[in-house]
Amino acid sequence: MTQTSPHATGSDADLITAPLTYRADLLKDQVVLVSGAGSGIGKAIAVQCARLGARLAICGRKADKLEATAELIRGLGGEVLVRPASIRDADDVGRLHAEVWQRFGRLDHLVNNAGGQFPQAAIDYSVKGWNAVIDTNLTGTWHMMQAAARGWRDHGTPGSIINIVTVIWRGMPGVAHTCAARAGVIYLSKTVAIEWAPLNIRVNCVAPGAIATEGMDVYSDEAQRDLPRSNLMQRFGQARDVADAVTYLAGPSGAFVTGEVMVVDGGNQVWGDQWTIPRPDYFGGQRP
Ligand SMILES: CCCCCCC/C=C/C(=O)SCCNC(=O)CCNC(=O)[C@H](O)C(C)(C)COP(=O)(O)OP(=O)(O)OC[C@H]1O[C@@H](n2cnc3c(N)ncnc32)[C@H](O)[C@@H]1OP(=O)(O)O
Ligand SMILES: NC(=O)C1=CN([C@@H]2O[C@H](COP(=O)(O)OP(=O)(O)OC[C@H]3O[C@@H](n4cnc5c(N)ncnc54)[C@H](OP(=O)(O)O)[C@@H]3O)[C@@H](O)[C@H]2O)C=CC1
Repeated sequence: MTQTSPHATGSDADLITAPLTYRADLLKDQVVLVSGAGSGIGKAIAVQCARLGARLAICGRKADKLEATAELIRGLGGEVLVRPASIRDADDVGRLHAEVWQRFGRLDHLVNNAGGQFPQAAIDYSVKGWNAVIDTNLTGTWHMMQAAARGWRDHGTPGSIINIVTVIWRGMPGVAHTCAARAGVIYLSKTVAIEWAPLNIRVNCVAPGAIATEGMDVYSDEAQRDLPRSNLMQRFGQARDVADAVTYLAGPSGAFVTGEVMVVDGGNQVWGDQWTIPRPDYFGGQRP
């Protein structure tokens, strides 16, 4: 967490001590792999799973961020495998999953949280910029999904995949690349939920709206001012709201849920502006 970010999601102390929505042994002894667990939503998911009794494997590109999350988990008496890796590297993702099985002998849930994008008018995207977003959010997520499914198939054990996407249904001007990638993930998830049902693998998505994390720092001051007004609650959601949705899908409550997208957006699906770049005069210009 960048301690200076106005959007850093709670303090580390909050992550550890905030009251739990679920009973404390809900995920006891289960193994959860969380990507992008060094910050924001992924960190909140990993710490919450550890508080619920799970053993964690965490990945992300930057080792120092992962170590900070791991310290929190160890401080809770939890067990954690820290493995720096880019989800864009299919071979490294394969090695990561092999290490998880070697260390724990099982994997129960994969949470594909790693991702991101930058705000820019689509007409101005460079090839490299487009590829960076698609390779991370769509292809990287797929590498992780396929490696997890192969592990469960080869070991003959059940599993669940939870992909973090976003609220794409009305489009989101300024981040068309991520809308394309997340739409891909959602329909990939629905399709393999069918193909992998015989393997006893559930596949679901969680779609957050505007959530207060340091990831928000890539947006302009105006966008950061307006995004929390883009929903019926008129505020940012918290990373723990997303962690609770993930836990619902991972726990017994999710046993009969697959091929689904759980939206956690304060009602942005039905109302609110979604501009992440200045709104053109055509649409009334920048909001005051
Ligand atoms: C309305 C309710 C819903 C609101 C939701 C709001 C939308 C969602 C918000 C979030 O998800 S916030 C949390 C996620 N975190 C981030 O987005 C963090 C920042 N993003 C990233 O780190 C991206 O993952 C990344 C940019 C894809 C990183 O990939 P990579 O490390 O490969 O990127 P770079 O090497 O930095 O850049 C590659 C390439 O991309 C172009 N580019 C990057 N940043 C910009 C930018 N700000 N503007 C224009 N273009 C950019 C550029 O071509 C880069 O290449 P170079 O020019 O640097 O050679
Ligand atoms: N905050 C919000 O409002 C919303 C967020 N989301 C999504 O939720 C997820 C978490 O976002 P949030 O916590 O807010 O933002 P953060 O930027 O804090 O988290 C993104 C994480 O992904 C990791 N990551 C990025 N690229 C890679 C990669 N190639 N391989 C492995 N890890 C990677 C980053 O770690 P590192 O740099 O160390 O690799 C970082 O920890 C993202 O997918 C985001 O797009 C969706 C909707 C709204």
